Amino acid sequence: MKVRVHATIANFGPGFDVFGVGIGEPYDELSFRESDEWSIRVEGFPVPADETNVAVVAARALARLVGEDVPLELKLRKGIRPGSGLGSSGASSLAGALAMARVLGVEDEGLILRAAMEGERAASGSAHPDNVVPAYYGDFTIISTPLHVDRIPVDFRVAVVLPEVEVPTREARRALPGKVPIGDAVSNVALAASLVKALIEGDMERAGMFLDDRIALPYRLKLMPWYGTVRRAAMEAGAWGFSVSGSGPAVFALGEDVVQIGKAIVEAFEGLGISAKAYVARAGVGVVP
Ligand SMILES: Nc1ncnc2c1ncn2[C@@H]1O[C@H](COP(=O)(O)OP(=O)(O)O)[C@@H](O)[C@H]1O
Ligand SMILES: N[C@@H](CCOP(=O)(O)O)C(=O)O
Repeated sequence: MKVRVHATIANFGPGFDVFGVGIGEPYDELSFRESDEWSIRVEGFPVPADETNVAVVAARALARLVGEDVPLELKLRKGIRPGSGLGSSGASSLAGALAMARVLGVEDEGLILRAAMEGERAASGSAHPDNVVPAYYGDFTIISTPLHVDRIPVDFRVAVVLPEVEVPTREARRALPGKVPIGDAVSNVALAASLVKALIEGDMERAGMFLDDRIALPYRLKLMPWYGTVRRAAMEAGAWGFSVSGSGPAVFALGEDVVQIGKAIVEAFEGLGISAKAYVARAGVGVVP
């Protein structure tokens, strides 16, 4: 048996730890079957092939949550580069939780998502939900605590560019302050509210106007000194809006001609001596059909 879990754009501008959306590529695939003992093989991008792999962590977490202990033999095709900002650890975590759910016949979505978030905790030190939840539903998701999910179905194309540099989520979270100025918090509330309205109306050009963020991104820019240059290139190529995906370094842009915008972003990275790969991804893709 096999599950496929796609990448995600978490935060989506102003929604730190709250907004996310599933995108059609890249993706991880996890093959699984019951066994006498735990094992995992990894193909593709290198991640640990032992019990610290977040697919194993999340699968075990689900078994624990339902009071079972069934060892699995796992084979992970790792298509989402770790440390990418595209929900790499979230995708594998959800895949592990889903694998165990299929084996044990667990259908409770809340339990599956909670187990997947344990994988995120192991990877980044924080059980943030804004990768695993949109990876599951695909939709643009709005998550409040304790786990409550609002979903906005979306179907748009987005330019996603992944540069050949790494920003570990753990490090990007350490860069955040304990408190933010009230004016910045107010700006983010306004941006987030207007973004949600534009998405509900399906007005992506307008959504592009609300991708700024005042509470997380400014503190992370020291890890992404190329941000301003690359953003300028995207906007000059006609982007309606631009931001960092998750904790970076992947970036994304909305616009009419996302192929051209993706090329312009790649060229801007290359101009700085950083190679980069563009994806034209479909937003709104998840595990749930
Ligand atoms: N299956 C896995 N997929 C991705 N990362 C994993 C996996 N298993 C363990 N890890 C570890 O988690 C960390 C990557 O997490 P993170 O920086 O959050 O990446 P991303 O932001 O792309 O999700 C790395 O230390 C990596 O070795
Ligand atoms: N809200 C989190 C999202 C991290 O996403 P990732 O794709 O970088 O793992 C954060 O910004 O820390």
